[in-house]
Amino acid sequence: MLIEFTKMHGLGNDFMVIDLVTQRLHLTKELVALLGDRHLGIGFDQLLIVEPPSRPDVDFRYRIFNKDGSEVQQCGNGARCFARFVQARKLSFKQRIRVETASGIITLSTDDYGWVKVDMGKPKFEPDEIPFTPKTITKVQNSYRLNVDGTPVTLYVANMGNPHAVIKVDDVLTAEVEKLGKAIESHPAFPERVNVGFMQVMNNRHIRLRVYERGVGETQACGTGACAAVATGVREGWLDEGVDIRAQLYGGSLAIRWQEGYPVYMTGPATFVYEGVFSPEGLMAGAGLKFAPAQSSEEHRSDEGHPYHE
Ligand SMILES: N[C@@H](CCC[C@H](N)C(=O)O)C(=O)O
Repeated sequence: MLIEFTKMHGLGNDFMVIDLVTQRLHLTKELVALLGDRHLGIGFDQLLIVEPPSRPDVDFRYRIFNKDGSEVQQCGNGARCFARFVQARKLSFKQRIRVETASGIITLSTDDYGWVKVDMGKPKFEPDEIPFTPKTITKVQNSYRLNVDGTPVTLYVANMGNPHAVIKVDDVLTAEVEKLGKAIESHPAFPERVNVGFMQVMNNRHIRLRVYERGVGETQACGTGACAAVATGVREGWLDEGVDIRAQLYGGSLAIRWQEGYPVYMTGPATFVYEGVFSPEGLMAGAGLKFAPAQSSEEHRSDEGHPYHE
């Protein structure tokens, strides 16, 4: 059985997109992680799945998996690619589509130039909405002091459908994204793990942002991370309210707009890379061969002399 897929990206945050409206595929965590492997599979930051809706008032169900195989609630760059994908595959002829995600309904609108505007819903900031459950909460106004491997780190928390921690830094280029991002992503204070954004405020309408994503590591761009950072910046008074803020990521810029009490709006591009097919059985069999212990010396005679032959 061959499954068709499309490779896409949103500002370098890359995706494999699979239409499960017209195709059938049994997804397991192992298969997703194998597909996400850049050596053994196709390679992506997230796998996006298009499914028929489970309710009459939406057009599709949008499911998201991180490259480690974990299913997550939201992906902003993926949402823009999702909109362009369903139009290109002629699964929808609407310019405005409503999709259900694990964290609620979002609305996607495309324009004639390939840009997509997404109503990402309202941000949430309460610790139990993240979830953020430190043993002791040290709160200074809206920020929290968290002990990370013995070092106190000041961070903000926001839920954009998925959990985010936001750290304000003087310079994104020198921020300890790998070290701190990794430690905070799996910190016990975040029971569902967390995406960690490092935000530099350039002026009241421009931020730079790097994000260490849950289940992936640092990516070239994170849409929900940009929304969480801008919402935090507006709430703190560092950024202007109700106007487009330029969120500059490694892979390019998004326009993010937020006003207290309203949803966050994200506008940006979505890019097609290529189309292909894969065989789930073939992939799984290949992975099995790689890790299976040798059964008999007869079967594995051709391995003799190979540097890794035991
Ligand atoms: N790249 C995404 C976010 C994908 C999910 C995230 N890693 C999570 O685990 O919540 C985006 O553009 O928002």
